[in-house]
Amino acid sequence: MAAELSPIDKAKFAAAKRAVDFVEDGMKLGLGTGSTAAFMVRCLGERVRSEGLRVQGVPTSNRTAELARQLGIPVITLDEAKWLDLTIDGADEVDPQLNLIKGGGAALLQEKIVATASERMIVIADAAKDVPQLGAFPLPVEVIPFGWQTTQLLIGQVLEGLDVGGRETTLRRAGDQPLRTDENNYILDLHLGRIGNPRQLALMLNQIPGVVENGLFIEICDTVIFGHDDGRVTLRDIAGGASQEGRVDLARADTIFAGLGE
Ligand SMILES: O=C[C@H](O)[C@H](O)[C@H](O)COP(=O)(O)O
Repeated sequence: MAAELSPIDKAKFAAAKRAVDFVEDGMKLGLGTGSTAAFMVRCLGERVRSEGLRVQGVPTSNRTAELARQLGIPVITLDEAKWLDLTIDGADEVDPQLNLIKGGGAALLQEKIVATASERMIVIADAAKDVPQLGAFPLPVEVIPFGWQTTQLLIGQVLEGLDVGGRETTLRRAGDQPLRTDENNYILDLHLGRIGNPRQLALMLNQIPGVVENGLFIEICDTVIFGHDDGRVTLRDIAGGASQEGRVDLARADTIFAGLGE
């Protein structure tokens, strides 16, 4: 018997379930990383099993690749796919222009490459991630381990001249060691509080030698689906003006999790 989902997981499930409705037979898909994206991969796996949906997925992390394989979703590399129809991924914050902070799960590098190679990016998130301005969530920056402390100083210098709320940067750790990304790099988290000009910051960070990529996704997301814990979903599209409302049957969550034997 499946355990009841927590309110936040119901919100994540609702967004994920709605997003998977956009998947069509034959699509090449970017599969995001994180707890919300994991719900999406499970919902996709259910469609593959129950409808015989034929898709190929490019995972954005080792853990998403493992989950997709377990669920019977065919996995290919981005080099094999080259271009994707749709990427569905989570985010840590979404602003009114659908700019994002990503990388809370340290997967921002592959996520940005995959999303950029996609015709469309749909972001799925619980409604608490809908923010008027980016920056309360610490901005992840992936850096090369060689000389990382010098890179950190250079990031500090760049931040001096910018419109941000704070300037502290910290090395992300896993226990007593620096956390390693799937590419074996480090993550510096920038505690900015408020980012006045996300585009300028994203460009300037990527000018610094040692910075591989930053977690600001500017004009990459096309559609965002916010989920609520009562099953309501709100869709916001970069092209369309007004948001659309809908509802997801939360009872389906039990079917999916029972089907997985969880
Ligand atoms: O590196 C991780 C990703 O950018 C995630 O998509 C992001 O951190 C959101 O994760 P979650 O859905 O677990 O909140």
